[in-house]
Amino acid sequence: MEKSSYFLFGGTNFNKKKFAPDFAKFKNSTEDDDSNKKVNFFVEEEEDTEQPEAEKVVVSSKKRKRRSSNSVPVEGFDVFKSSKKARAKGKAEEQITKNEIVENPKKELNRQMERDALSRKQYSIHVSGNNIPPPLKSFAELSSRYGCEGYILRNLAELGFKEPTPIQRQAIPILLSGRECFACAPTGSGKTFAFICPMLIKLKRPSTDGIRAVILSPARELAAQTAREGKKLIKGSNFHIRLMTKPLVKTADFSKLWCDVLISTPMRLKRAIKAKKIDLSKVEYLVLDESDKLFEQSLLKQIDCVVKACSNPSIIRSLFSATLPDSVEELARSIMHDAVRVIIGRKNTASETVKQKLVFAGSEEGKLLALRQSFAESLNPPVLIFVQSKERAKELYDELKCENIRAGVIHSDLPPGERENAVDQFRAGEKWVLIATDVIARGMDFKGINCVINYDFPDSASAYIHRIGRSGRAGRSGEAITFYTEQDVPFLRNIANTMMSSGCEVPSWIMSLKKKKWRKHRPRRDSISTKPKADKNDTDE
Ligand SMILES: Nc1ncnc2c1ncn2[C@@H]1O[C@H](COP(=O)(O)OP(=O)(O)OP(=O)(O)O)[C@@H](O)[C@H]1O
Repeated sequence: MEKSSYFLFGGTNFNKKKFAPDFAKFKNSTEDDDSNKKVNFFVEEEEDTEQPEAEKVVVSSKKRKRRSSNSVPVEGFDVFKSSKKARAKGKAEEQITKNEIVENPKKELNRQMERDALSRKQYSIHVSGNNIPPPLKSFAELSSRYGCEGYILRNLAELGFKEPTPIQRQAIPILLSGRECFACAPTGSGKTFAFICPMLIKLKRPSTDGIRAVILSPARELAAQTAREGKKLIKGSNFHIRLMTKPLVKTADFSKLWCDVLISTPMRLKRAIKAKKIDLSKVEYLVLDESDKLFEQSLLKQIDCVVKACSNPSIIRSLFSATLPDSVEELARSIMHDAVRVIIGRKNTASETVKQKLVFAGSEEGKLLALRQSFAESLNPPVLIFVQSKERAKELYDELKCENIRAGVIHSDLPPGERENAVDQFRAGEKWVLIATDVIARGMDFKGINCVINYDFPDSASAYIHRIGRSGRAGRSGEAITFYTEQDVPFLRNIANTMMSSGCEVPSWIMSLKKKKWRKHRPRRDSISTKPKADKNDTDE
């Protein structure tokens, strides 16, 4: 594999060679699925599968369009939506404009606006706000237009990033021009670098003057991952990016600690603020990653505390997520100044690179049976399984831990070290299957995940989008299977809508179900455990 693509897609890498004897057991039907396949920057359109006549399906208009046209390879992420033809056309138009003598500045301004609009259309970028800077044409523009230091461009190149993703094209110039922004872009489309890159460029040089940027993430694992990604970008500079850990909250003297960028969960940062251990008054940049989650009722107080502590009047705040409910937009508008709104593609839709399927499992017994059967037929690791609670995660783990599928588990009852271990072992390919609660449903970048299984139906449409978005990242294809029982049927339609808008087929009977307003759908479910009660109690703790 080329060095560049190794760096880019070297996340979860299932080592078939190392685990050959075990894997042989599952080999038959996985052979064709190239789980180790290199990521292709030239993503082919999804192959159409023949539809059984008996099963009438509703096909979204987007999919119909795709079906009627010949499959054309699309360069870059699927979300780029940029064909070579469109790029060539753009270049030709640019040339014509350059050749014209600019006599009238107003005319030139109009032309520039037209060019920006074209470029936005090409990448499905939708913006609202005043005086929005043009999208980036390339990473090289970071240095020609914004005086970006060489180390950032070198690091981007080393990561194998050839061109900015659509969210990076638009969010980076907005933040570099000193504007606040709230952005919604699909899962796995590069939002992390869209906020870290401009932050580092604007901070210019490292300083011992205190914390100048804060990134908030709703979960520890995500905060750790963001810190790791950030560190890749500061290689060769003297910047210090720190992750707020428990020991740091307890013992560190932040006035003596060199820290340019601090990455934390809201809870840990609030603790440090309340203990008067940290001064955030010089913070110039505040990023709320997974902002809709951070604005949930349970986290609001902590967020409020952090936002207040970041008291610098010229602070630039930005919000990023793959889902942006209207209520969060409203909240964002009320706290931000002259913010620009950026949406890539359509708001609140699932990644189009994930093939989604709904499976009726009947009962809890049926789910376990279906899972075992699908593993026996073809296990194409890495596989991520989501359940609705930590109790159910433990139960499912107890059922699967002795089987030859190398299962791991992660939930909020585990101590931090064990949570970290679970993620690391899964990334390293030592665990093939990871059973998880929603603690890792957002933001986690396990690049090679072939399949996400919603063992328990997700509690909301946004949970569905984030869960299945752990697969099909950075232009890769993936699969998502959602089990449902009678209890979940009233909520099927909501998921079906999300499936349709990302180009998946849905049986017509589901589309004719009534839409139901859902808050949190977490029904009481029968136990997963097949063991007698006495045994179960022994193993649960
Ligand atoms: N310009 C780029 N070119 C190619 N790959 C990129 C580029 N920018 C980021 N990536 C890669 O894309 C993957 C997904 O990026 P990232 O984790 O930032 O997605 P995200 O949009 O934040 O997803 P989520 O909504 O799930 O949090 C990462 O592996 C990252 O390294």
